Amino acid sequence: MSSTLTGDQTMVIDAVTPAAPASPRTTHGLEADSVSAWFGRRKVLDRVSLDMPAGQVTALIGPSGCGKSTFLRILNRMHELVPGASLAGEVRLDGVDIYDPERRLTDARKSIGMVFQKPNPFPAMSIEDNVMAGLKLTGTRISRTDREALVEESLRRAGLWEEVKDRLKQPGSALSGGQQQRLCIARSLAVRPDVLLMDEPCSALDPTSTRVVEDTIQEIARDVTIIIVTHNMQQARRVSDRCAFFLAAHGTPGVIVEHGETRAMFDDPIDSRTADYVNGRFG
Ligand SMILES: Nc1ncnc2c1ncn2[C@@H]1O[C@H](COP(=O)(O)OP(=O)(O)OP(=O)(O)O)[C@@H](O)[C@H]1O
Repeated sequence: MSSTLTGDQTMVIDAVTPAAPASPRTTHGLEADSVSAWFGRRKVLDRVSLDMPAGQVTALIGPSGCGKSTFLRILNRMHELVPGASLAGEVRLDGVDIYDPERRLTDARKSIGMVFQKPNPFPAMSIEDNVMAGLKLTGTRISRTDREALVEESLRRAGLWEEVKDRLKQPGSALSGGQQQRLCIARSLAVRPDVLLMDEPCSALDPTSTRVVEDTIQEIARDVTIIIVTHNMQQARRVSDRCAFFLAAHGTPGVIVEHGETRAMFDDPIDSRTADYVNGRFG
């Protein structure tokens, strides 16, 4: 990484090139290989393998408690932050194991962003500062001009720019729930991740905001790999290219029963349990 001094004497570290247009770019897929997870002695996932192809939306579906969120947190090394939690297996980003001891935790976090169930902008921070907050945490400093360009680019990609461009200095809390969630998406995108993990990103939103966020997901999926946990089967059908159906039978760890293209999973599933779940017969 190199650094330069710009005209206004701001230290610029070339980790991002914010002035570049938000055009589709090469992105990376994720592969989970035989991933198991434990909380203490309790095993909650058993040898889960899944390809999550670049530039596609993969939906993780299944009843409550089958390990979807645990699996998602393993994909960006958040699971290891839970006291007593452990895991086995490999997660590869563009073929490289994100758990390789040679790799820094912060590299995985920069490449693999996360959006949570409840929109969590910093309420007292301005809209533009919220967009920049994730990048700031990575220790990246950029010039004022580049900052303005990156704020605009990220808000545009999150589908929020037109709604907030005249009030960037207002606090994040001044936005509606759906706008706050898109602000959180913009905050993640400002770090230029390869992958965006979304844990039920619309479950706290009304139907109209949900559809707007779904449109945003489909837009950004052109150049970011997306993994989304959802309980909403209509949503899985609308936004995802591929689905993985998780299930944990009584007292046993979660496994993937079936995965594949979304249309096939819904219209012609192989396993009768998948058919029952996607048709709302249980869960
Ligand atoms: N921090 C934790 N400590 C101990 N057990 C946990 C912890 N988090 C989750 N679990 C357990 O791990 C299992 C998998 O939970 P997880 O949240 O991954 O399931 P899920 O499919 O995402 O559920 P939901 O759809 O309800 O969010 C559950 O039995 C849950 O109780």
